[in-house]
Amino acid sequence: MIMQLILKPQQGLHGTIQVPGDKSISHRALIIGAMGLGTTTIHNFLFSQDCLTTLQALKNFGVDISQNNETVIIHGQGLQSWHAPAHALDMGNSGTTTRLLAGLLAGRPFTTTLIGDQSLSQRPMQRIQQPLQQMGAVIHLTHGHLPMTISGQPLHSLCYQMPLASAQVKSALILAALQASDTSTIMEKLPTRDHTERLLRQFGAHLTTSDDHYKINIQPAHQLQGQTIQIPADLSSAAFFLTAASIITHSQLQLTNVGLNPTRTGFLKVLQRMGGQIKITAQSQENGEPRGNLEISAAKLHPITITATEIPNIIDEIPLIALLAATADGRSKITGAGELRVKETDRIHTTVEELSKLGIAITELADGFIIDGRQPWSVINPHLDSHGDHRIGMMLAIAALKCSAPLHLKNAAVVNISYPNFFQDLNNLLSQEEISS
Ligand SMILES: O=C(O)C1=C[C@@H](OP(=O)(O)O)[C@@H](O)[C@H](O)C1
Ligand SMILES: C=C(OP(=O)(O)O)C(=O)O
Repeated sequence: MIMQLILKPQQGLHGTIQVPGDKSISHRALIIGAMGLGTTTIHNFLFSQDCLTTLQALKNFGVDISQNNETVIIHGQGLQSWHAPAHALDMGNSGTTTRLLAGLLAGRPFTTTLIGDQSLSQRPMQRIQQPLQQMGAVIHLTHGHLPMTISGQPLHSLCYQMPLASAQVKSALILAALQASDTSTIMEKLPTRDHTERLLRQFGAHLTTSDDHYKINIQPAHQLQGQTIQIPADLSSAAFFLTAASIITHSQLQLTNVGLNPTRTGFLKVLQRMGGQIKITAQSQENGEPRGNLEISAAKLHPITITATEIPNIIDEIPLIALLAATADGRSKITGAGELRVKETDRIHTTVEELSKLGIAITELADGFIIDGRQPWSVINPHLDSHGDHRIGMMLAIAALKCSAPLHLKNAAVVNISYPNFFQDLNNLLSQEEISS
């Protein structure tokens, strides 16, 4: 699908929007609900391709799941009821599904093979294989990648210092540790998103996190119990419109019920440091997850320096931060972001390649980029490409709002991975006049 992009809205973006449910929490609510006993009701579930991959995988283990509009209902019969799937399971494009399920399957008494699409089949899997093997798991990879075969085993406890900052690896190990013979300890390199821990506590698991958030103790679980979960809107999806409103003059937006878990709000802090005009209102907490409304308007932005310690909290928003920096009145530098090279695409390379087409002064570093926002943009190549990466595709659609030459986006349908209605929602925030032109 090649899409013609919207150019230079004269009036900016206006209105109120609730973006879809959080992707990370949707995956976890499904998996943890499927481990539990009794009914789990998930409201505001994200019906995107990645989350549906998790849902379908769970059905293949025999978990009874039904849907009703935006609600998912799991009729949980406990982890003991899971059986071997009849065939290899397709993880599609979803790293979260693959790694979290691998951790869980490491302790189940059957064998499962996981396969994935071309992008997922190039992403590193030793990062879960190695610590899970320390627990007694038997996991075969194909040159470090998918296909992966997991032969479930009785697991012993783990004491593990993580060599990299990854919520997916941490969550895989927590899901394995729940099945281990004794208490496990995981030490993080830097604190990462903690939705797994928060949800598991709600389902009755015994986990403790140290005050500095670096160390987690996990007791083997007695039976988890079904719960009702209200998923907040995804801050990583909201970030596209927060960026658009910041860089397009005259914009003023309200985003409601956005997840504000402190392990995810780094993007808001970065935007504020750059001079972004953002206000948080109506803050509340449900299912242990903070949430609130965000009011944002156009702003004059300043350059920023970001280093390794801040990266885990902004990992999925970094292509958008590059775009913000491309409108700032100076030179920005982002380093310590090497993990971006092993996402759906090499997001350092694809960000640099695509933003360069707009005449943006962006230079690739081994672990980040340098961007000079003072250089005026001028379209060099109007054929933009998502490279099959949802976040790159949506970031480019926002970048196009700053351009005056006609632009096209190749493989725009990839937004289905995390935000199927992205283009409709964007259109709704623009004036009628602009959509028809
Ligand atoms: O745990 C999660 O839900 C996620 C963790 C991050 O990946 P890593 O754990 O690989 O950093 C993030 O990039 C991904 O979009 C979602
Ligand atoms: C990296 C992402 O997801 P996953 O790792 O689950 O494919 C993402 O959504 O940006």
